[in-house]
Amino acid sequence: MDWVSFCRPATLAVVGLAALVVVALAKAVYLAFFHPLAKYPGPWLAKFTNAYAAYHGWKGDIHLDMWRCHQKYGDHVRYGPNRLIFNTAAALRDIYSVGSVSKVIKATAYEPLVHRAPNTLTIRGGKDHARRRRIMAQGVSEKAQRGYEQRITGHIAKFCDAMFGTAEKLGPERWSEPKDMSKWCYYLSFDIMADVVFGAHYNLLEEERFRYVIECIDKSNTRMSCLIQWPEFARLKIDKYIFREAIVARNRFIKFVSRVVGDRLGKFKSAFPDKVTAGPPDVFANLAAAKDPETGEGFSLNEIAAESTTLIVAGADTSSVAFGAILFYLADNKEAYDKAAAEVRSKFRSRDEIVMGPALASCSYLYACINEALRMSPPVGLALWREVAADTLLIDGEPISRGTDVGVPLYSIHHDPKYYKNPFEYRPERWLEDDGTGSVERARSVFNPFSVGMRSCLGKSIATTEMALTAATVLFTGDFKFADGEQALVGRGRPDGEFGRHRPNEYQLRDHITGQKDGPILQFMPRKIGQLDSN
Ligand code: HEM
Repeated sequence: MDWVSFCRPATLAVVGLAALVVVALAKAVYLAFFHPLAKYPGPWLAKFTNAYAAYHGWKGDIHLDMWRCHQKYGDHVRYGPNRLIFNTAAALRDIYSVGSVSKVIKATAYEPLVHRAPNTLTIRGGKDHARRRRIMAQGVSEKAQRGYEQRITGHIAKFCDAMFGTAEKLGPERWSEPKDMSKWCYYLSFDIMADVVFGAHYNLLEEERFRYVIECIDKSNTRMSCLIQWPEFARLKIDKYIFREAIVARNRFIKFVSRVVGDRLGKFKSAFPDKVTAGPPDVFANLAAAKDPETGEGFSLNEIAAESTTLIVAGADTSSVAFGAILFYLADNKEAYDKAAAEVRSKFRSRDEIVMGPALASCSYLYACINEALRMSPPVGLALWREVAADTLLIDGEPISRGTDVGVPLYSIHHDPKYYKNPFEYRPERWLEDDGTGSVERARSVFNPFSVGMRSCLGKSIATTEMALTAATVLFTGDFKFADGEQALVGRGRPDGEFGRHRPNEYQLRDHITGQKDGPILQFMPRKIGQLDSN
């Protein structure tokens, strides 16, 4: 072949392609046999590409797939070219505990979630995260919460009115129309968060107008859950051709939130600096007043706006899944239902008495029901990726090198028989009665629906209060049950479903960063008039 014909474009293309194939093959051989993670078992495709995880992120079964992988391959699984998942209490401590704070940072997987600038949830770690967290903690502290409580109970009362109707309208001993909890629980959690964070009233519980917002969050999260598993793909910016609808939804949501922030900022500016709060206290005002105890400095107005938005996004859909799961498992487990209802009805004489305090705190069976629902169907079920930032980090006895992404999948460890006997059985007693082998302690050691350590949920206390108040108020107001016929099956696993979705007694979630859900579809009936105040 002479030089001229060698340089023809077609020949060049063939040579280029051949070179690419050789490089790709060399890389594949390296990843499969010589990479430091090559010795760990895992799905074949995951050795070579994060597309494997992205597929399950998009499909919404990544929490199940991670569980299936641990069942098949053991406690240490390679779940990407440079990613390992672990399924032990030791790994949970080694990766997430406060002691690991300088040795791990949030992985680059979180990059697609960043809008304009990182916030407390998405920032990788270090001093800036610690500073933000110290200030944020004041906005959502138990003390601050007392200022929000009345508004939380107000929304819960509205929710109960929508579910039970007023006794006069419905009459005792008549079941309401079937109601889809996947929607109603979202309306409730969104109304609570918008009010608590911004003092805003969007009233999804009573009006149609802003209900589109929750659909936007869900649609946008489906795309995000694919991108966070495959950051290399996210950086190519070609997803906009694949996820058009999700991008439109995200833009609509951002527009909505910008309006909310703008309104609150307007109120704030008219009250600032003479008065820090305008109207009843909200997180926004508390963040404006909060100072970092170490440096004495607070947030800028832009930071307050960004962080408040994070709270709505982080708090609304997670809590709505939790409400749905609590109601599903109570409706599905008559013995637990009866015990929880009897406990609540014996502690309070009227709905107005159900507030944060010793009486609610003493409802230990109710709290066990809530924990058990969060264990069975955690709102966040996948591995929360962390990047090893030390030269070597010992995780569950394995030396893992700098730059590796590691995580413990929540759903998987919550269903591991090492820690939970009959893990797919809803049994609130497991949190209260030790079987003589330290079972309660074992169960607690890996229970982490809010994650653990320095990057654990800042809203845990608010969320727990919301869940306890909602469950107690609903059980006090009346009874609920699954709707009849096919509707009773919505949200359940099906015996002919894929492996992991085959258990009818399990509330099914599609894990798109946070869980998305269908149902349960429930009917409600108020307790007899007179019973409300005397039972
Ligand atoms: C049942 C309801 C909730 C569940 C199950 C839940 C779960 C979680 C989990 C697992 C994380 C760790 C995420 C990660 O590592 O990427 C997290 C972080 C976070 N959550 Fe929640 N959450 C809930 C409710 C809330 C609420 C109501 C708020 C706001 C008031 C909130 C605010 C946050 C924030 C700001 C972070 C980031 C903390 C940090 O990185 O330092 N969450 N949550």
